[in-house]
Amino acid sequence: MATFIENIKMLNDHGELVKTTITIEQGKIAAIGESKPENAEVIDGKGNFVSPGFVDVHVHLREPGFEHKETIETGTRSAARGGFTTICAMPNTKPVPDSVENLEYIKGLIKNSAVVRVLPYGSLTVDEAGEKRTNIAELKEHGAVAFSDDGVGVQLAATMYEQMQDAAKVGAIVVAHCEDNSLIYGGVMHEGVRNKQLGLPGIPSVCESVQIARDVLLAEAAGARYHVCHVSTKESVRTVRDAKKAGIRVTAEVCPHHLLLEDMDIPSDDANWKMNPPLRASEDKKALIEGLLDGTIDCIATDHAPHTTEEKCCGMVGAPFGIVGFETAFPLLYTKFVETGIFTLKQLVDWMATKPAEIFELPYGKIEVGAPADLTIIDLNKEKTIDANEFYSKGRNTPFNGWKAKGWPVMTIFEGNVVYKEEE
Ligand SMILES: NC(=O)N[C@@H](CC(=O)O)C(=O)O
Ligand SMILES: [Zn+2]
Repeated sequence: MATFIENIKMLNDHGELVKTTITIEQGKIAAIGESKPENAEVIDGKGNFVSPGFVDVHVHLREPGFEHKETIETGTRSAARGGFTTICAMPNTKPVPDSVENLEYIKGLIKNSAVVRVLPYGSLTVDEAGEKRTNIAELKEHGAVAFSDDGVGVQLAATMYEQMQDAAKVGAIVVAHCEDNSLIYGGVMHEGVRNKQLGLPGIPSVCESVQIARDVLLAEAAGARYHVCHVSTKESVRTVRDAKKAGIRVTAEVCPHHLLLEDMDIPSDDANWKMNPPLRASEDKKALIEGLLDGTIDCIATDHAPHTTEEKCCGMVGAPFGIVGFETAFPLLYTKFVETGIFTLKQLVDWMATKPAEIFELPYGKIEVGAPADLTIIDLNKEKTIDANEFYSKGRNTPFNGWKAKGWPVMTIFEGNVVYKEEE
């Protein structure tokens, strides 16, 4: 049976909101702007905005191995509540998807409990230990969406270079968490002014930028497609910009928290403000926004990284890095940047749906006839206060608790099925 969404607004090519309808048949978009087929089930869009379901290329679902933090079920329900219909799961699980056997095992878990599309990464090295290289060709053949050791930087240039060469041979994308271990200095937040005020050890910006600089040169030498995770510093933005100018095949993502917050916002030694990379200085935040606007940074990814309340209870030293992101990303960015005219709605949707799909060569992130019916209906006027206790994620670790934001997803449709509906 067909589903017919009526009374809905969609962005046209000029970025204007226009009234339309969407007809869904067999999980796919069958028609746009046509009248209701007989017998169709009707969804009343209530005049709201319909976006392509968001695509997040950097998420941590924790299962297998860390189910006390999150499971594939809770993580994907959280993603659906945030409007995400395709998410790429990072490989820092136990076991790590470093072999066909482990990858197949994880694919089985996803099949059993995911409510949105989960595309697993393969790791670059065995156990993400940075030593023995994984078999990229084989893992790609078995469905690894891309390759990363996210959570840690690949320390040895030769390891990265050789994996990039192998990736280039089969058209795989190498995705890097850039962090030089010799430059972390035991830091828990950005090395700048605020860490000194709080008496906490700092991570200098160069810890990230120096590895991006290495990697873009390796990618050039290897002829590889290279994507930088969670860019956080102004030097990183400049390095990516220069690399693009030089014709190197590099893309980059930025996280909502790095666009919204800076180190001086950290109120106290509170681990809900601890993530990797850390919140940087005001100039860095500005450079990230400029980087998005001038196309240096290609897309937005949440880096959804749930941890337990116990792990995050007692100050930054000793707590794990990471904050949750799915359920607050769109409203926070919409409120801060679209309502104020810094971004257009079309830009935000491009960065959260269309561009990530494009750069990861995925056939999603667009509303068009024949595409999977992955749709997010958003009430752009609805204002709500963020309450971490309402999250579908197991994680409560957010610095945004208590923030007011506008533009909440009210329904998420994945392959034609409603996977999230706002509770009345
Ligand atoms: N971003 C984080 O602070 N933490 C991530 C790892 C990562 O994305 O580097 C995690 O897995 O917890
Ligand atoms: Zn990372």
